[in-house]
Order: sequence, then C-alpha cells, then structure tokens
Amino acid sequence: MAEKQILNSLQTPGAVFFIFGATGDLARRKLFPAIYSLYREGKLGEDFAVIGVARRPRTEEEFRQDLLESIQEFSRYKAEENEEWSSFAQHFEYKSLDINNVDGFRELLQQTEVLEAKYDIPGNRLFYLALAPELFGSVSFNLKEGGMLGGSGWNRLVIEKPFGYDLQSAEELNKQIREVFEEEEVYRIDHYLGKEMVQNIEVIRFANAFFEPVWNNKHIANIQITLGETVGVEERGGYYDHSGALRDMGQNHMLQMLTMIAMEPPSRLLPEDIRDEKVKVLRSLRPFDTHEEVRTQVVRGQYTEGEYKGKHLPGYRQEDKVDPNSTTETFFAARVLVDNFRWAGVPFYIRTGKRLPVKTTEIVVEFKGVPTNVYLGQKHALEPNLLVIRVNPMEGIYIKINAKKPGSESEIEPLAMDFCQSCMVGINSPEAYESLLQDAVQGDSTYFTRWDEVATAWSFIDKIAAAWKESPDTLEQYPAGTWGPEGANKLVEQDGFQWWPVNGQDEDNVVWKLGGGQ
Ligand SMILES: NC(=O)C1=CN([C@@H]2O[C@H](COP(=O)(O)OP(=O)(O)OC[C@H]3O[C@@H](n4cnc5c(N)ncnc54)[C@H](OP(=O)(O)O)[C@@H]3O)[C@@H](O)[C@H]2O)C=CC1
Ligand SMILES: O=C1O[C@H](COP(=O)(O)O)[C@@H](O)[C@H](O)[C@H]1O
Repeated sequence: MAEKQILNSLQTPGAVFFIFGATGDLARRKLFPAIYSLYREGKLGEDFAVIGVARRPRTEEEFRQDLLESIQEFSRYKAEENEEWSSFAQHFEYKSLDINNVDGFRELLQQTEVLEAKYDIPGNRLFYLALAPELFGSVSFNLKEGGMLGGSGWNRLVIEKPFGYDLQSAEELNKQIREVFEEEEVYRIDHYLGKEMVQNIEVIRFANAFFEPVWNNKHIANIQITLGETVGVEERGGYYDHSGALRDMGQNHMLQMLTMIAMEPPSRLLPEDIRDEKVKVLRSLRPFDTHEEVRTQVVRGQYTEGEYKGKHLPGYRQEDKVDPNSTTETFFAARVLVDNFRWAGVPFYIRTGKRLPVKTTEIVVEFKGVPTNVYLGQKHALEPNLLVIRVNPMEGIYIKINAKKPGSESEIEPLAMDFCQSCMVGINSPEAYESLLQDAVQGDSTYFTRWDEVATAWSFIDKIAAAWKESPDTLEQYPAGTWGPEGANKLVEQDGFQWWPVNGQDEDNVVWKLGGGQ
C-alpha cells in the first residue's frame, strides 16, 4: 500500500498528449522514447492518450509500428511485441491533418473526446509542437478555432526551439502564440535545461556551504563552457545552413548554462524566482556594441574536410542540402562578460561546434591561485583548482586539487576528487525529454524558458550576427575532427588562460580521466 502511494505521488495527472509532427525526426528519436520511459517507470498511469498528428496518411497499425521501431532504436528501455507493449501502444492514435486546415482540428476534437472518455482523462491537453516554427502560429490559431481549447482541464503548449531567427521574428512568433495562450500555458523547450547535470548546477551551488563563499570574482579566474559534437549536420543541412552554431546552440543551450552558473541564489525555489534570476544574468551580459568588439571577442569557424581516426570526413560545404558556397558557422567561441558585482572581470568563455574530436558538454570553473606559493622549489608550477561539471554524455563533477604525491618527500601533483554520476546510473540517464515532458504535465515550468529570457538572449545574439553579416571575412576554417579554428585559442590566451582539456566520448571510445581528451 505504501509503495503504491509513493508510485502515485510520482505519477503525472491524466492528459492527452498531441504530438504535432508525429512522423518527424524529433518525435521518433526523442518524444516517443521519452513517453515510453515515463510509462515504464510508472510515471504515466493508464489515464493518458497520445494522438500523433502530421499530414501523411498512416493507419493506426502503421503508426504503432513506427512507434515500436522508434522505441526499439532509441529508447533506453527495450520493447518487444508482447502484452505489455500492446497495453502501452493502444494509448496511441494517429490523425492525418494539415495544420492550416481548421476542419481537421474539429475532427481531432471528436477523436480527443472519445479518448478522454475511454481512459477517464480529466480534460487536460498538452500540445507538443515538433514542427517548423513557421507553423506555430497556425497551430495555435486553429487549436482555438477548432474548439480544442474548450476542455474541462488545462491546456499547455510545448514549443520546440528555435524560437525565432532573431529578436524580431521571435517577437512576431510570440505575439501569434500569445493571442491564444497565456504565458503560463507556454512551455518553451530548451532540452539542455532537462539534463540532469544542468539541473544539478543549482543543487551543487545552493545546497553546499563551501561553494557559495568562493563563487565570485574574488576567487574565480574564469569559467569555460564547452559543447562539442562529433557529428556533422547529418540530415538537417537545410535547417542548419540557415541557422548556424550561434543560433542553433548559442542563443539557447550555451546561454542557459551560463545563466545557471552565474545567477544569484533565488530567495525561494519557485519557477518564477529562478527564472527572474536567470533573466537578471542575461540582462547583465555586456553587449557587443561594435563590430570591432565582435571581431576580437567572438570567433567563428566552419569545418572543412578532415581525417579522423583513419576515417575521411566531408567538409561542411559538401554536406547534403548545404549551399556549396555557404558562410554559415559550424563553430563559435566567445568571451562573454557579466557586468554585475559578483562577476565583474571574470571572463566566461563559451565554445561549441560540430565535427570536433569528442562529444562532450563540460563546464570548467577555474579558481584563482593561492595568495602566495610556498612550494616554489617544485618541479612544476602549482596548477589552479578546477571544478568541472560534466553535463553530457558522461555526468558527474570533479574537483581538481593539488596534493602531495604519495611516496615523495614533498612533490605536489594534481588529483581529482571525482563524483561520477554516469558510473552509477549509466550515461545520460534519464533523458532530458523525459524529465521535461513530466514537468510540463505536472505544470512545473522551472526548466522551460520564459519569454523575457528568450527575448533578452536574442538581443545579445543579434549584435554578433549583425556584425558577422557585414564582415564575412571573419569566418575561419578548421579541419573536421579538430578543436575548431585557431582564433578560439587566441581568445582565451589573450587573457593569459588556456582551454582546459575536456573529457568526452568519441565515436568508439569513452575518455574518462583527469585532464584527458584533448
Ligand atoms: N530533430 C531534432 O533533433 C531536433 C528538432 N528540433 C526542432 O523540432 C522541430 C521538428 O523537427 P524535426 O522533427 O527534426 O523535423 P522533421 O522535418 O523531421 O518533421 C517535421 C514534422 O512536421 C510535420 N508537418 C510539416 N508540415 C506540416 C503541416 N502543414 N501539417 C501537419 N504536419 C506537418 C511533418 O509530417 P508530414 O510531412 O507527414 O506532414 C513531420 O512530422 C523543428 O522546429 C526543429 O527545429 C529541436 C531540437 C532537436
Ligand atoms: O538543439 C540541438 O542540440 C543538439 C545537441 O544536443 P545533445 O543533447 O546531443 O548535446 C544539436 O546536435 C542540434 O544541432 C541542436 O539543434
């Protein structure tokens, strides 16, 4: 009985999930597997239904077959065609409709009401838009026109990134959505905020007495955020060539991680308090007001052909659906300053790119040295203390400290006090989309981006994009499989620092050691 009560308290309220874009890549790779995991873990009860929506025709059987294949390929729980699978899959139905056709939404309403009655669902409806952003306005409008928002429970709209192309387009998009939904009903996804270790930043900082006193410019020399990918643009060349690394990763994931590191402790752990603090950080970012500032503080690169572990990798301009003369950046690095009392003078170096040597997301906090070095006779200079937060794919933290080398008289060597979360619960587990879907159904918007966060981030990013547009010569090149253009090193070296080696995972190898990887 007690066990059942615990299970129930973890369960989400009954709801119908509408996956708009149900035949697309995101639904197949992330959303269906996430729903399956929630079900397998007892976080979804039996009072749920999923209606997949897209234009192409699909019978119920075909759709459920697609579902099975998606889960077999991408889920961390394995599925087989058995009784348990059938009882899960029967909650899924499909509706073929064109977003622009309101009549389709009226039919969808009938289908919804039948499912709500069948599974005793209290009228809660979660609309997940796994669609191109150009369609967000039409969906919102037709959901209202088609009577889909008149249920007896709540309505929530979950929106995928990119939220606009720049501030202006984001504002237009937001206006369209807000004509139908209240801000509290809108859940803007940044899947990095769903990652275990990004959420853990808050806990590491605010639940441990020894970090807060040193979490400032008196003790921290610089902070480095690296988000490296080994993949190229894969099948998303059409989208990516229009977007580039700055918009695809910078405006959202990179700045979100920066806000989690830099924000002040909120007075209460309520979604709005946390989001207020994050917005304050974004507002404190020193804007790049001149093209010269962009030229010296931001570096961009594009990968060319390369060789990696004996494998030939094509250049970006040879990728499918990419303009052969493209000047889109596949890498960027920036030196960002946060102009407030806590962070004045501490550079935040951020870098991200495709076709780098390892898949990794790591945050390195480099501390200032001790006031005076009494170990001057040492073979090596004292290394700075580091706090390393490993976000992805391996999860954990380690602190690099200096200690006496065992057996030596007084030789000092750096060692890692290591907490490896992925060693305990497996790599990247649970998936970000699982926790974000669960939060959205439970009405917890903490790890979704509020409109003012999105808008402020765009204002910052737009200035960089505008400068690049006027000076195409700033694009550097880097061979696929390397750590980006040389300019990225200079960015850090101009302050007397270096990029710390990051750990990560390449195609066939997990690198997991102090200072390993690069
Ligand atoms: N894929 C990923 O890893 C990520 C994707 N995203 C974002 O998620 C969104 C979806 O991406 P992704 O799944 O890759 O895109 P896809 O192109 O793979 O899928 C698009 C989906 O939209 C449907 N669709 C398109 N036009 C209409 C229409 N007029 N009416 C109804 N359905 C329509 C398509 O189905 P049909 O053709 O049958 O109509 C398809 O199911 C995008 O905004 C993307 O930027 C964000 C992060 C990661
Ligand atoms: O949002 C995006 O993120 C992925 C990287 O996500 P990760 O969780 O695998 O690190 C990136 O490949 C994609 O281009 C971008 O749109």
